[in-house]
Amino acid sequence: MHYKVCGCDSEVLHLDLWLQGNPMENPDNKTQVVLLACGSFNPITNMHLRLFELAKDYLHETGKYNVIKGIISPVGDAYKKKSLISANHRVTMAKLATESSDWVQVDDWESSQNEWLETLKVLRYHHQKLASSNPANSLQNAVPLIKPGRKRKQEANRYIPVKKNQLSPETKGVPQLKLLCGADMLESFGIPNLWKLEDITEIVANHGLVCITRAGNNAQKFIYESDTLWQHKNNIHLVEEWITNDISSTKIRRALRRGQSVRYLVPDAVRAYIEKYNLYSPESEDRNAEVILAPLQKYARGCKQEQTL
Ligand SMILES: Nc1ncnc2c1ncn2[C@@H]1O[C@H](COP(=O)(O)OP(=O)(O)OP(=O)(O)O)[C@@H](O)[C@H]1O
Ligand SMILES: NC(=O)c1ccc[n+]([C@@H]2O[C@H](COP(=O)(O)O)[C@@H](O)[C@H]2O)c1
Ligand SMILES: [Zn+2]
Repeated sequence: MHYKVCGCDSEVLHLDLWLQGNPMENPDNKTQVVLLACGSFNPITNMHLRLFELAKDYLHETGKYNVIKGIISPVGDAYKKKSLISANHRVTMAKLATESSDWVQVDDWESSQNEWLETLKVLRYHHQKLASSNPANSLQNAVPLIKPGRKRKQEANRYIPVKKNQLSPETKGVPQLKLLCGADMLESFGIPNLWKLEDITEIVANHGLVCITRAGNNAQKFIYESDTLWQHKNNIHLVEEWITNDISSTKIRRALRRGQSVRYLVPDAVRAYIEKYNLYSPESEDRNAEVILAPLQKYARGCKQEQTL
């Protein structure tokens, strides 16, 4: 969306208009959505790319949403997951994989942090970035904003509280940022000491979730059994994958270790990159074998009482 000031002499910006998004670029006044997928991407597979296409089709078919962008955010090395190869390689592979997409991009902010970051913090960061690039909120080069009828000046670059529900009037012009995941990630919410209940609540209450079904998982039942998820079920979009395809990074790494072909399971450029640097081997599979996953380390340390999701 580009910043534009209306042509009237009084240099008054019609804020109401902007808060609804630019009608030139959002003619149906649908809710604009950005999808964020967090994960190891060790390595990125065709199925990771499919998640975005499936989610976009689903949201468009509701008639309410316009998906404008997808972001892949590979986790940093400090996550310490077993077999996790360096973020540099994982990010490069994800970039190669998305070269042919005109709407999905890779962001390396998360992976370039020294410490592991909660997914909520990654969502907050990207939400803040979207808010500050929104014309209604980033006004360095603009005339003062005066809302017609109210005559209240808006501050330049005002801070948009990320904690607030994205649907509140204050953030209405900013696209909604939804977390995109597979059903296994949703079900991981129930693993003790992995997620904080307040983080889960904020994710589903303020951002929203688009979850793709996955063999071996029952997302619907999981939502039913959780009071928190049930309460926010309107903000959780469950997408049924009918053309089932259980590609996983684990299976890709296994095939590679055994010298088997992964052609047509990962993009060709990713396959070539893996071969060039011989990225996956029995040794790489043993990386972090003795190390505890960062969130488990962080939350178990506090010996928190078990929480009910
Ligand atoms: N086949 C699939 N169906 C649905 N979701 C998937 C699929 N593969 C990956 N995802 C989702 O993609 C995101 C990133 O996942 P991740 O990087 O862990 O890939 P993975 O294939 O599950 O890897 P691994 O086998 O190493 O766990 C997660 O939300 C995960 O649920
Ligand atoms: N408490 C949390 O925010 C939390 C806990 C566990 C995993 N995660 C994230 O979920 C993703 C899981 O990826 P994997 O399925 O590859 O392990 C990663 O991006 C990781 O950072 C977040
Ligand atoms: Zn996984």
